[in-house]
Amino acid sequence: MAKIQAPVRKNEKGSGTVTDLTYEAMGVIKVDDYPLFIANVLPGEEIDYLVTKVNAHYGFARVLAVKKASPDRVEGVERVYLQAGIAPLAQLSYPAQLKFKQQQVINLLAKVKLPLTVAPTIGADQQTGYRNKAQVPVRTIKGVLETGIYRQKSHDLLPLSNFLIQAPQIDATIKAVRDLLREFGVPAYNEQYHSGVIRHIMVRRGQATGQQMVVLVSKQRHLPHEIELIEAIAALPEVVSIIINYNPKTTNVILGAQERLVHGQPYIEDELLGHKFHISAQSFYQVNHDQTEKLYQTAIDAADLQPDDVVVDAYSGIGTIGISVAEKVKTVKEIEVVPEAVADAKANAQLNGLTNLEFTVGKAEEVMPTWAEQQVKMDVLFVDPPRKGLSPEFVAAVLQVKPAKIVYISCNPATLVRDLRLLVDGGYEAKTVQPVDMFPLTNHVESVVALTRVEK
Ligand SMILES: C[S@@+](CC[C@H](N)C(=O)[O-])C[C@H]1O[C@@H](n2cnc3c(N)ncnc32)[C@H](O)[C@@H]1O
Repeated sequence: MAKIQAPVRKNEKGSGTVTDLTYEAMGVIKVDDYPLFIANVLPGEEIDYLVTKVNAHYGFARVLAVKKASPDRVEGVERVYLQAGIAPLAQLSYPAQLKFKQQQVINLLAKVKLPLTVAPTIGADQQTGYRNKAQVPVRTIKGVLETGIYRQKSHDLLPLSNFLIQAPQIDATIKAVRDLLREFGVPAYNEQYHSGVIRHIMVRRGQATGQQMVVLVSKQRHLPHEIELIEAIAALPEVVSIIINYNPKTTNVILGAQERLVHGQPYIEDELLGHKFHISAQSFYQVNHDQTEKLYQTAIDAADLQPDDVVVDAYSGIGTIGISVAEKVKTVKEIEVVPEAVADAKANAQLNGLTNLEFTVGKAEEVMPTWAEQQVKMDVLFVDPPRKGLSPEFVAAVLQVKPAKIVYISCNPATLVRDLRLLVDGGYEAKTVQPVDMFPLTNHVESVVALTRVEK
């Protein structure tokens, strides 16, 4: 087979017009149909570039100069936010970000040949400071304990104290905890030698309550100067819960399985759509409070719930969707794999005075086939899976159970369109995809789709 000859060479300079922006927010310039991917440039911009890497079918280049800027360019964004993956879309105007996300969904639907309408992305009023959770690595740099972010594709820590998209109250807590760790001489973890103590600081904050939880992820069960340190962290504003999470393994997984409550309560409280929720350290909770309310409301409206409906909330986390709809329907059955999240969900149902919810701990792809066998009645199915989407076993079981309506909430449009294709081929109809911007300034796209059973 003839070897493909790239039309550019490494270290060659060139000029061109950026034609596209990839899902990962890389600009694209085509040289004789050969794509060059270039960071920090926008469609329509005329640029000078330097080729940095040449593969058989595509290459990479670095921008040398933007000769004609896009009208959508936001000037003055600090490079760290673009380069460390915190806010890769920050230099694109917000209306253009919303269009970019809508276009991602349109492009992916075209690939699976589904002619659905994609509505304009529902935007956020607050585009910075929206995240209610932070997990920051702790390392020693030049002899000083630092908190920050890994440089992209590495574990080199870049010290940082303003994370731009995290709630400023969370940034303040991380900085204060960092200073206390320095003051008490608690060593940072050293990944290379698997030595030291503090690996990560995790902070969660309930937006409606201002309650914060601090989780110190430690290689050791007990911390040096633990009593004094915890007392000092407990005195910080908003802190109602402090947990030491024990993670002794050589791993990239942040949280270990064992944890110890060392101050206050084992959860924080927040409110969504008029309901209260307790959230513990290990449970999933949506990171953008205000957009979550819009996301859930979109999903609930799409479900057109009736008082006699039996509703299933699959991938239910701490029960937020099921609890938000329980008063409108007969029964809600929740399925969730993380036991701590199910414990939160049960407590949350009680907290809201609800008695018509049932809880199953397990994998949705194992629970749903048993329900299909038992011919469990199901009118409306909400699914809100992680990025990998639904498994083929889960989809096959759903097609046996045949709920009249499925509302799919997705954080990954690539797996969403794959699953929609299967559900449409299996007898469902969908008309519209509604993207909701849960993660402003980033390239992540969240969507809601309602499917109605058309074949008996
Ligand atoms: C995107 S979150 C959604 C949670 C919840 N619906 C919400 O809005 O907060 C996905 C949830 O699915 C759970 N999960 C992951 N894999 C699962 C599986 N195979 N079966 C059931 N739940 C699973 C995760 O623990 C997480 O709580």
